[in-house]
Amino acid sequence: MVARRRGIGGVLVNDRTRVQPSRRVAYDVLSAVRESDAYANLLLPGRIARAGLSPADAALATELTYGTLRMQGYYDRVIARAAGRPVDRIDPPLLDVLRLGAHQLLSTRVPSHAAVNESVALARQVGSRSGTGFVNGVLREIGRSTPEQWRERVLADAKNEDERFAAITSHPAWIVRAFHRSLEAEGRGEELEALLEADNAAPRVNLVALPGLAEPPSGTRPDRFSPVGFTAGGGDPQGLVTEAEGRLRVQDEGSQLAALALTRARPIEDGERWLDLCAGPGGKAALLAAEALAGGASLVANEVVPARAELVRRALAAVPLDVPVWERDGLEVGRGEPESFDRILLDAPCTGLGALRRRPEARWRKTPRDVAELTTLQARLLDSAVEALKPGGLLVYVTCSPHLAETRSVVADALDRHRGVLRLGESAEIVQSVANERLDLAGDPQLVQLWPHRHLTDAMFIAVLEKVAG
Ligand SMILES: C[S@@+](CC[C@H](N)C(=O)[O-])C[C@H]1O[C@@H](n2cnc3c(N)ncnc32)[C@H](O)[C@@H]1O
Repeated sequence: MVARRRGIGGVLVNDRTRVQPSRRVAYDVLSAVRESDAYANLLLPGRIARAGLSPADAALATELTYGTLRMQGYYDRVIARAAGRPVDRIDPPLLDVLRLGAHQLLSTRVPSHAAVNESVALARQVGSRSGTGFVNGVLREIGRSTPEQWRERVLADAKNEDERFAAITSHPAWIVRAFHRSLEAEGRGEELEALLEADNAAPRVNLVALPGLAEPPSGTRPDRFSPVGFTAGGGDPQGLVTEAEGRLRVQDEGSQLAALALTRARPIEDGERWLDLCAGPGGKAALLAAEALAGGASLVANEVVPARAELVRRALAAVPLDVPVWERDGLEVGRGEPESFDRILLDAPCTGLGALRRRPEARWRKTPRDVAELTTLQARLLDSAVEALKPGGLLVYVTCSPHLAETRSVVADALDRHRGVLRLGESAEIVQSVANERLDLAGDPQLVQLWPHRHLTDAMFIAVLEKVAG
């Protein structure tokens, strides 16, 4: 018998249509990501607050959303087999319900009957009546086999090693190939599986204490590598950030090392002029500003997108240094300000493939075409930065992507174009000298590639370049 309860306004509602609020929140985010290219990390906190979820339910909604988005490629393979049809022939809202259900059945301890019943109720809310039978049938079929049996079946469909990794760790095959090439370039191809698995683990929240302006609060844990970084331990990171009015900020340890590679590569001479060419939203600019203030240098931050330039201004408000924020096209800055800066950070727009841990949906959005477009922009921004750099000045080129086309190739081509003008510094030695502890870096010592599985950072690429003195 179907239970009935009093709903809004005392109307009797059928309990079979009730969906636990954390599942509904997760579904709503999945559907917004699919329909309107929303970002889960931006959308989820607001949805959780609006639904008034308890901390436990909020944690469940977060796990369901992120877990489903990360493993979507794998779940789609399972769903296609269980449904006997390709996923692109399944009504998209029902496919989201199935993905959420598959996640609960295959990767959580939610009892099977609860996963199926909740999914059927959700299908009733969001899909057609006939859809509920379909969802029920597919999820029951998935529940009939163990997660290990599904893994075996999915693996059996893969044609080669990279495809096996792509299927099991739920990455697009082109990204797996790109990561594999990048690791092989360091002689570490065997680390591929560890890297892909690291992408599927929730990243820790890392913070920075802007040097000279704040110290990590007591009870927090210093970072292993960044001298200015820490984790909150058991505390609430967001609370710390709010209380410190921006002098403590959330920032990946790799980003901190990249910024410090510029500011600490050599002693600062009084009156140096620095430029952050692509500064939005301003995380590295805030750290550069604190370092400039301490060392007697000045800083200009540039960001072409006005809304992001505004975020840079907000980030910089924590530092008592007057930092002009330009809204210029970085491609024009070289011509407009030739030989004007002693140090330049080019944290270039990139695919972000190095931060897939944080942006669970990003792996399904990026395409090889993005790489081609971005590398052209990266090369042109690098040329502009070289022009804006004083002879003898330092330029640090950074990407949050380990794709060789965005990293080594961009740098190698720039060295070719600026032969006799630009040279590569000892990037690894510089980053090691900045770090608290020796990093396990591999490959060319003039280039640095950080990795989530090896360093617990985003996969940041850092190249320190120098413009030959006149
Ligand atoms: C990787 S993000 C920089 C992140 C930043 N350094 C931080 O730590 O917060 C790259 C930025 O470059 C900006 N950008 C893209 N094209 C640009 C251009 N032609 N000139 C200046 N900025 C650009 C993007 O809007 C984006 O904010």
